[in-house]
Amino acid sequence: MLEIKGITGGYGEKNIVNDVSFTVNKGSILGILGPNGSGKSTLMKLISGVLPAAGGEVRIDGKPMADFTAKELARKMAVLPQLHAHAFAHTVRETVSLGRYPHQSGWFSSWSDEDEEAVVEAMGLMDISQYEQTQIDRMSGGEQQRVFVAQALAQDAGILLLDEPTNHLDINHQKELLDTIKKQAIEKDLTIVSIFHDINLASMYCDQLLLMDGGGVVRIGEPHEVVREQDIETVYHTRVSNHPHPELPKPQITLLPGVERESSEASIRAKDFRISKDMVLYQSPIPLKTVSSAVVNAGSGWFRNFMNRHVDAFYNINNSVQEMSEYIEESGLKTTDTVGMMTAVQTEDAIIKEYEGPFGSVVIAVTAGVGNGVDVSKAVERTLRVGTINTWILVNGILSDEAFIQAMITATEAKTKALQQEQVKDPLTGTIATGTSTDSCLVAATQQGEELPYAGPITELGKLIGVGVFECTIEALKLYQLAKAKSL
Ligand SMILES: Nc1ncnc2c1ncn2[C@@H]1O[C@H](COP(=O)(O)OP(=O)(O)OP(=O)(O)O)[C@@H](O)[C@H]1O
Repeated sequence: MLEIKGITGGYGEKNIVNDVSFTVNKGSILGILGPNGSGKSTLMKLISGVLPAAGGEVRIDGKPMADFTAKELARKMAVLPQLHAHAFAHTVRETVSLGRYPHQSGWFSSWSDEDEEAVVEAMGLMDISQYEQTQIDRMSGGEQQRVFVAQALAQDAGILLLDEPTNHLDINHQKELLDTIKKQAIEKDLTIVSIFHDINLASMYCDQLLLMDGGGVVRIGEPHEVVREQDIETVYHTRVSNHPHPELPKPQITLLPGVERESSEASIRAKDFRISKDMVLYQSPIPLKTVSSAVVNAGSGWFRNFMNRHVDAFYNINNSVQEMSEYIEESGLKTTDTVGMMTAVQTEDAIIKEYEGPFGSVVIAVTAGVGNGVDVSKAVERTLRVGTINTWILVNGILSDEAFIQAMITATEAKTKALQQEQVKDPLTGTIATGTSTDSCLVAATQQGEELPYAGPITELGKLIGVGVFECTIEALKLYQLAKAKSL
């Protein structure tokens, strides 16, 4: 365990680091973040004892650092410094072997099996065994970095101090190195303190983060307590947006550029939708921010093409994503830029209408097939039967995250009301259907024009979605009933 209590110090008379305290337990990683010159490396030097502290103390396993001899300390603590120019004349194996110096009684005279094993293991962990006889000045920056991390690992110390361990590494080697370090922390109960410039990597791999500015602590805690938009913006003087990691409960940030090419003004218009017997297609001149439950590119993203494709009622839904992706490409569109849905309804019966509001306008597009209407409150009783109402809401305006979600809720309520109005029944239960079993909804916005923070029925946007989806669904249902009657 490493305890830092009120550590203060710097170079000469000038204190760079002021009153920093934290504790890192065995098996865990603390990441130090902060802008250039905030004192991260100086803090590391104070912790390792390279710089004498002007105040405060460092305790290792409960004992003051001052009570350790230099060699005892080297067995307890391994340091990966920022610069390694001193070791450039050695081979990889020699450089890694230097990590064993604290375990020697005389220089290389007492090289033991344990030393050999530690060096071989460290080279293996850093994937550099094949270069063991290579002079390290002939290696790339990233390869050299892995050699020095191997040297620190070979030292077999309980505490690892790392100054930007991922410096020079490509993304795969960043991940490999941090995976290895994390694994070592867990399996060997290591205590690790590491400086990071990459906030997202630090958030993913560290148990605790320490955010520094001007030599002091701005915030310390778990990643969700430290990686906060406002603190990061204030400390780094840059605009960022915070978002969840797709797989882990570790917040991530995205930089927001200060300069952007002015994007051309664009407006979504109902007249620009193309309807054929094969599909409803809308191609936007600009990418639209989109949230949907489509077949291809469901979830959120930015897309230019929106396809609602007609398939026959017996379409095999098992490989639908791949088949639909191929169809999109065959249609001359890029899958990466297209949201794709399907319907067994005649796409020529799609209802597409434009609704004007005080903020701008909304285009609603609906295809409704209710041969297999479902009363959702009784869905538990049924087996799978496919039916589809596809509802698109395309907004000329800037939607917040809340507005995207509220727009979906408002649209769903309006759809359900339309089914009630038209007395559409669930054929299995005989009760009023609330939708079908595979309905899809899509909300997309230009993210230009007026800011629309909400889209519930109390808002101007919500009112248009409510009336628009209700009207379009009713018209689509009427056309569906007509088509059905004709085919009988
Ligand atoms: N050897 C030194 N002598 C005097 N001042 C120094 C020395 N090293 C660093 N400083 C000063 O201490 C301050 C903090 O530097 P430090 O290297 O600790 O920052 P850092 O947060 O690690 O920065 P970076 O992200 O750029 O690596 C800086 O203003 C720097 O000029």
